[in-house]
Amino acid sequence: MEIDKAIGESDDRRLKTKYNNAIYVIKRALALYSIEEVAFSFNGGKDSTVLLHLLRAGYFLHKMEQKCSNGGLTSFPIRTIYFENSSAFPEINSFTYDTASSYGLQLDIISSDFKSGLEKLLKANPIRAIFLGVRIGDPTAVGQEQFSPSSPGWPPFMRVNPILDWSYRDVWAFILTCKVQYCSLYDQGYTSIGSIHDTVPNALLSISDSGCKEKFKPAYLLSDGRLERAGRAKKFSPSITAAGNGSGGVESHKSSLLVASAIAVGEEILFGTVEDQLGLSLCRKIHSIGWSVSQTIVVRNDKDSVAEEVERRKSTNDMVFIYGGVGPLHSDVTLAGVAKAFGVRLAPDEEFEEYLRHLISDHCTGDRNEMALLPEGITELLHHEKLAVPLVKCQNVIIFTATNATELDEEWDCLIELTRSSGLLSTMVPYVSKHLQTNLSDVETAQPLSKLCLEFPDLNIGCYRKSRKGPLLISFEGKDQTQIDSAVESLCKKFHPGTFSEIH
Ligand SMILES: Cc1cc2nc3c(=O)[nH]c(=O)nc-3n(C[C@H](O)[C@H](O)[C@H](O)COP(=O)(O)O)c2cc1C
Ligand SMILES: Nc1ncnc2c1ncn2[C@@H]1O[C@H](COP(=O)(O)OP(=O)(O)OP(=O)(O)O)[C@@H](O)[C@H]1O
Ligand SMILES: [Mg+2]
Repeated sequence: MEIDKAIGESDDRRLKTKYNNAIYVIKRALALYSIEEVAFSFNGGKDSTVLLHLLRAGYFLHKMEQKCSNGGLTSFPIRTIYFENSSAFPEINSFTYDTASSYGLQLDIISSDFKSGLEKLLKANPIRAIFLGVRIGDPTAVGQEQFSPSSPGWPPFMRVNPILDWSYRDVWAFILTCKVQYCSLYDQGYTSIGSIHDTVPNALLSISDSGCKEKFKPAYLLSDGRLERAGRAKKFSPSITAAGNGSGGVESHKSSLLVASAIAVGEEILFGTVEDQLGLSLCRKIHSIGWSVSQTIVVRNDKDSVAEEVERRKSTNDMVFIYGGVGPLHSDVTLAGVAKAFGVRLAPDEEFEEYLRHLISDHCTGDRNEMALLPEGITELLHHEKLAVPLVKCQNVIIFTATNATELDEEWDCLIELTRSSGLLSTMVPYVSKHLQTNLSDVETAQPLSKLCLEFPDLNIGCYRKSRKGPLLISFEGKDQTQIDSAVESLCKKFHPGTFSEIH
């Protein structure tokens, strides 16, 4: 079998391991289910192309072990299903049909949606397990294992994901090593293919050409596999709403006011041993891009406390920033807390591991670098050349590793730079403010100020004192200078001239 031979002859040890693991999963599935009880979900994409060849190899090896092979694979009897869709790329359709005929696949073309198509299929056939080319990092992989029962509400079958732990790089290493054919779109800069309505070539592969038509490098040249979905423009838009919690964003979008909260993880702050300078600095930074800060929270170095806060904040804020508790120490529970908040586990991330290896060489604990464990399926690494380690983003939660305000400055600047083009942290209309002071008492100002708040509901009108005996400070904050000026004027008119003075 050429595939098994090509991998055997390759000196890519990592690919060999991935291959062997995938073949093991396929062989176990073929031992558990009869050939009539399994199906292969094939759609001509790169992942399912890899899976096709793995299945052929796995089926062949399974037969060999049963000692009933004649030495060559003449047929591939696993039922293959393709959900045809009018918005699929014609190149995908033709590649699927051509591949099916080249490899003698028994192709079932299903024209309805996934769920009802599967319902019908399972009614008419004894299928109990379906092979899928789902990989960690795919939005649909969250919470899945190599063997995962279908979700509640779906017809009952086992989802078998032999390449779940394969990276983008592994997929291309396999395709190129085994020299198998793949859909032509991947040579035109497409790195992940959805429908014609939501997929464009990946801009990271664009070749700037002063001439006319934009050109793209082939998919296998994308160096950062995490960005394979950068071309899934609409559906996987990196806008804040998509980055959010999946519940369609928060109310604040309507008034184009974006809201963030900051969570500090650190018992030392709660003990009063250390002052939380990062919180102050972060609030200023968030404010400086026109966002509003809804809460700053300090929690103990305890996984459940972190998870509880993250879970609460991620659904009511556009973005949650978290700092402290990141590293290899027993108290470094932030990533575990974030993973728990999203209901996923921590899993080794080879790319992150690579960065850490550069940083700490081989001084990791145990046989795996535990610092390289990241929330599975929801993590995106944000690289910047100025940062030794990329920033970690889990949907709408960003984790800073900074331990002081200077480090935070650097991470923040990189984050803003990195997200400028995606609109992830889009700069909103900036806040403007005016500050007044007065020697009036709180009692004298209370009622007029309450009325003023009703008159100007879009403004934040805040009062505070630096000392009980000192002046009362009143701040007017908002996004419209004329409103602020009117509010100040309206307040001043209620008292004798000279009662308030502006502080700059
Ligand atoms: C064979 C097959 C089985 C699926 N099983 C499930 C399932 O059990 N639960 C689920 O939520 N989605 C299931 N899906 C849907 C996928 O998770 C996902 O929504 C689908 O691949 C759409 O991806 P797209 O939006 O990128 O096209 C299944 C899809 C296929 C093709
Ligand atoms: N229309 C479809 N028909 C059959 N199977 C499908 C279809 N869409 C998705 N699948 C299954 O879901 C898997 C994951 O889909 P996904 O789009 O992530 O991968 P892919 O299409 O193989 O590669 P790419 O990420 O490059 O688009 C596929 O490998 C395939 O098993
Ligand atoms: Mg696809």
